[in-house]
Amino acid sequence: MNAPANEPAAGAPALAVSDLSHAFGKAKALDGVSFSVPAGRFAALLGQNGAGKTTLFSLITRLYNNRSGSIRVYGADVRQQPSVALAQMGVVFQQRTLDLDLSVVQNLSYHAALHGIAPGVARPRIAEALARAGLDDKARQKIRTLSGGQIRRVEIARALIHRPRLLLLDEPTVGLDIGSRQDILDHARLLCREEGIGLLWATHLIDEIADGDQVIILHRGRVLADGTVEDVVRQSGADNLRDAFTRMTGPTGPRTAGGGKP
Ligand SMILES: Nc1ncnc2c1ncn2[C@@H]1O[C@H](COP(=O)(O)OP(=O)(O)OP(=O)(O)O)[C@@H](O)[C@H]1O
Repeated sequence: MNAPANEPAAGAPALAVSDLSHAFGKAKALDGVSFSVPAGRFAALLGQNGAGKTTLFSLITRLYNNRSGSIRVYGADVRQQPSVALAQMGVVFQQRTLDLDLSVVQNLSYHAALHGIAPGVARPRIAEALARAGLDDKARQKIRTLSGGQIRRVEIARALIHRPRLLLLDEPTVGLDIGSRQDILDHARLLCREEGIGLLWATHLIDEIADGDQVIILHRGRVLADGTVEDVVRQSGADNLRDAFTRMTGPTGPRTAGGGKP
C-alpha cells in the first residue's frame, strides 16, 4: 500500500526490495533480489567483489532507475515517490565525496543547504552530529588533515544531518585500520539501537558481521540467504558464518579483514 503523498508509512520496513533485477547490456548484475530491513536493524549485505552490492545501492539511491521489481523506503516507492523515499535515506558511498579543502563544518553545512535546511536549524544539528561521532574538536579542521577513520565518521555525520531513518553504507571501512573499523561499526550499531535507524552495511569482510545481525548473502546478483547470522548458519548446516558463506558461494570467498582467504 502506498503512503500518503508526503509521509512514509508507519510500521513499514525501513527498506523493502522486491524482485529487483538489473543488467548492464547482456550481463545481469542483479537477478530477482528480494529482502527487507526493519527499522532499528543492522543488516549486513555480504558479497564478494562483483556480487552486485554497488549496483544495488545505485538503484536504491536512484543513481540508476529500476526498470523491474520495486524498492520501498518506509513504504514509499523510490520510483513513484522519489522525494519522500530519498528524504528518509542517508548514504555513505564507497568513494569518498567530501571536499578535502573545506572544513568539517563547511562540508556538513553545504550538505544541509542542499537539503534545504535553514542555517539556524543546521547549526545545532551539525554540533550534535559531530558530538555523537566524537569529532567536536575537529569541527574547524580541513578534511585533508583528518585520518581515514575520522573522514568516514564525518561522512556518516553528514549522511545523518537531514535526519534520515534509513542509512546505507557501501563498504565504509575500506582502507581503515582495525581500530578505526571497529569504531565505525560500533557507531553504526549504536545508531540502530539508540536512534531506531534501519541500516544496510555492504561488505565483503565477514568479520564485520556479529551474532544477532541480519545478514543478506549476495552472490553473482542473487540473494543466497537472508536472516540472522544464527539462522543462516543453522540453515546451511555449517558451524559458523564463514563456513556457511563458503558452502554457498564456493571456495573463493569470503575475505578476512587482512585480505586473506579463510
Ligand atoms: N557501469 C557498469 N557497466 C558494466 N558492468 C558493470 C557496471 N557496474 C558494475 N558492473 C558489473 O556488474 C557486476 C556487479 O558489480 P558491482 O560493482 O555492483 O559489485 P560489488 O558487489 O559492488 O563489487 P565490489 O565489492 O567490487 O564493489 C559486476 O560483474 C560488474 O563488473
